[in-house]
Amino acid sequence: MSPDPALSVDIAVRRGDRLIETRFAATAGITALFGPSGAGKTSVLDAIAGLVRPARGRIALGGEVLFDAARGIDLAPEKRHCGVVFQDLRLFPHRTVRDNLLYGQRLADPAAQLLSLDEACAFLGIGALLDRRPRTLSGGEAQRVAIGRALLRGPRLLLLDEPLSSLDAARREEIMVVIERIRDQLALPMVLVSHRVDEVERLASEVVSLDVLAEPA
Ligand SMILES: Nc1ncnc2c1ncn2[C@@H]1O[C@H](COP(=O)(O)OP(=O)(O)OP(=O)(O)O)[C@@H](O)[C@H]1O
Repeated sequence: MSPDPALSVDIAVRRGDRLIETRFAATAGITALFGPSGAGKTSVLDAIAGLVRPARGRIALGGEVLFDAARGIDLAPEKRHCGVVFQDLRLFPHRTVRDNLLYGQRLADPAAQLLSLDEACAFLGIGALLDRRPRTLSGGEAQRVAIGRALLRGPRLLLLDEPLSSLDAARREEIMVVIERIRDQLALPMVLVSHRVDEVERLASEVVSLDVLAEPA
């Protein structure tokens, strides 16, 4: 019998008058959700994370059903073991970098921890930033802190929403290297939202294309 895919998704998500439908299975490595603005990439990511409830379908992670409309299963976000890096990062502005990171760690099941705080700081090169507040960080630094918070959550899957879109070329390269190291050294499956072909070609082993359909379903 073949092993369960890391992630299997077969859902329809209603957003306003749009119905966003997608079906894919992801194994190890990086799966890119690719498509133009408004295609529904963030909506699909939010549905996997449990932040948006699909109108129908099923989502399973490592053999565990996270959502199944027909069977009435809808696990709360904190039970899904997903680390999320939002497009706007959502770091707590009044907390230090250390406290932002510890927030992720406090949510983690100790048995599922991938990294300690010290290991995450070394892995991401953020040890010198621990006493700073998010508003004092550069875009690339803030992105690394947001990734650190998600990794300290001890996730089985990392969801990254356009992690490179607001960065200049040098910072993009830096974060791409971080993402490659998470893929290769931590062997953590990831779903990455992107609308850029060059990012997807470099990082992803599987590409799920989403398009804006002319007619609402
Ligand atoms: N809360 C909401 N209520 C109604 N419609 C929404 C809501 N959120 C998103 N939408 C609509 O759903 C569609 C998909 O949005 P979504 O943000 O998932 O797309 P996207 O592919 O991530 O776009 P972008 O690349 O611009 O972030 C869009 O038409 C958007 O206007």
